Amino acid sequence: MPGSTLPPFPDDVRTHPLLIIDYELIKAGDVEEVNRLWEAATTIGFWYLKNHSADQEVSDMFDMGAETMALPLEERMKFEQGDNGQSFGYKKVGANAVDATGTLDSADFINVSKDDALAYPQVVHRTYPSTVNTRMENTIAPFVRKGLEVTHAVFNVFNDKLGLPKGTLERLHDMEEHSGSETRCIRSPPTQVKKVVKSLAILGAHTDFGSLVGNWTYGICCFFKYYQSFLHNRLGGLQVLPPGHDEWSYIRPIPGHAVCNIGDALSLFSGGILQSNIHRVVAPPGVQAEYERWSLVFFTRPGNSKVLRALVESSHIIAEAVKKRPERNFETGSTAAEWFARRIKNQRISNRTGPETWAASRGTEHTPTVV
Ligand SMILES: O=C(O)CCC(=O)C(=O)O
Ligand SMILES: [Fe+2]
Repeated sequence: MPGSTLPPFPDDVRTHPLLIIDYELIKAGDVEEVNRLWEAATTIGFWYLKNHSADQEVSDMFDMGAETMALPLEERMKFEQGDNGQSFGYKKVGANAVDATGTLDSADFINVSKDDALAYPQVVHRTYPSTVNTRMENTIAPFVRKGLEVTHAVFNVFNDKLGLPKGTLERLHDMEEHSGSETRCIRSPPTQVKKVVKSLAILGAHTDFGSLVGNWTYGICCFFKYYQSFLHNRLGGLQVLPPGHDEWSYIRPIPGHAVCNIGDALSLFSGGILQSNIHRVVAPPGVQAEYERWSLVFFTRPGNSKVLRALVESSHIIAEAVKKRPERNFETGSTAAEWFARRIKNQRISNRTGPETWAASRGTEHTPTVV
């Protein structure tokens, strides 16, 4: 369908509104905007981010993703994540369970480690397909730097609001220490193809593992297989189960806006003040489902050795919050690396023994009444 545009996001599906945060105002320390970011972070833990000036980096990353997915499956499989709890690399369609019964996922993605991208050509964690290598320095590293820049501006706000000594969150995400931070480009097939794998969910209900997540979603016309046809329309599919709700709502994609959300690590460090909300990815709504969906994510995760626990000794605000939530365990006894590996490993279908494997893959999710 050359020259055609994607159908708009429909008006007749349930959506959940999010605050739109202006990155330029956050960097400038605008008090009102900082307060709005804090409101978003402590209520649902999701917000739109505008004025992030990452359009070029985002567009290049989608090209990298499309070039990688255009490689023969056999080539991509040489770089598969494997079953040992490693996230970096390629994940094939159907490698993960999306629920306790073992339903298979229907997306594939390529994850590139922040450490590998910044150290290239030195290999820190693993090697990648040729399409990743050729774009490591001119596409992936700039996107990683942008993701880290946004993260650190947001961390400054959280650090102050949480009453933590200056630089505390920064140190937990020390650039010198290796971490699970990574970029991810996800491709989900149109609905007709998806039926083959009998799955409604593209990515099952989950919270994110790390600290902060930035997400950009594009749609691509399903009649084009390759990257030259990226259309700058967006497809829905991301859904949240807002606190206190028992039905899922779509997040309406807004052109030029990223969606940011808080992961388990920040929720734990902050004694639950920062919200790591449950979300999932399903088929785009209405006729949008007929199109291939592409999304791009940057995950910031703490340094591998950092223990995931509430920072009660460093902030009386966090100490008070923990006292008020006796039902929640903020002492995981787990390092960021262990937490991350456990979640990845127990999602892998080849490691599944029964519903207990799914249970072992869970993070800080509240139990969804609708899955
Ligand atoms: O594709 C999306 O919109 C979200 C992806 C996501 O939640 C994830 O990869 O953790
Ligand atoms: Fe996620």
